Amino acid sequence: MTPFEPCSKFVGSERRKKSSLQEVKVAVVGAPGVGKSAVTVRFITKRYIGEYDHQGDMKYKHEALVDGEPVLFEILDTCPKHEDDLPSNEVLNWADGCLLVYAITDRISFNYIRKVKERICDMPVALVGNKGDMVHLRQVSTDEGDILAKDYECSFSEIATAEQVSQVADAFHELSREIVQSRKKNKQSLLDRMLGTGKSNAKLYSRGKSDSALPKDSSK
Ligand SMILES: Nc1nc2c(ncn2[C@@H]2O[C@H](COP(=O)(O)OP(=O)(O)OP(=O)(O)O)[C@@H](O)[C@H]2O)c(=O)[nH]1
Repeated sequence: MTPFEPCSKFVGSERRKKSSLQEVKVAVVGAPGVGKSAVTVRFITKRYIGEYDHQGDMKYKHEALVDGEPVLFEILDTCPKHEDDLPSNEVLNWADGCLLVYAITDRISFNYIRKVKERICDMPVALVGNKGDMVHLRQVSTDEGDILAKDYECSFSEIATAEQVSQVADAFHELSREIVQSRKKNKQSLLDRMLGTGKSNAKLYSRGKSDSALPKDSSK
């Protein structure tokens, strides 16, 4: 297998129950040239590929342990043709979450993230400022990244894919945690709605009881 092939690496027992495996679909999104492919390949292979030539979106599978639990990442490395080329609905509908990548050396790529985020309100995201090794060419401050992440209520890190391995993995891992968490929340609220055990239903229920179903107080 070369680093350029979609790959699947399995850890742990092959006899492991399939149901124990969390699957997360991650779209790596950002303006042209911010290092989306470098980030993706770094996470999957731990290697840094300086020049990565591809003409379209690339999909990969990669299994990793997150907090000791196996997670199967399906990763879509998107390939916008220019700065106005935002991810399609097809990509956004496919993804469970987006890794939003900009380069700290490129103000336009930071603005690109804002435009993307306008289109994805409810989806878990993680914000990453890449090319952290190029501080002498910095155009976006760490504070600006921090503020944007607070606004999006998401994780944020500045990374240098060219030099780091674990920080890149951390960003994917954090996003997977958010996805699993939001999946659990959605499942719970669906269950609540079906069973009538949600907060609003509980209120309705107790009001109903006091009106009619509760036994009358015989002492009155
Ligand atoms: N200095 C530095 N260069 C980086 C880093 N990450 C990526 N690059 C360089 O940035 C350029 C673009 O990287 P790619 O991974 O092709 O970027 P991309 O976002 O996938 O680009 P498109 O597919 O064209 O949208 C390459 O020359 C990389 O070597 C980094 O952390 N530091």
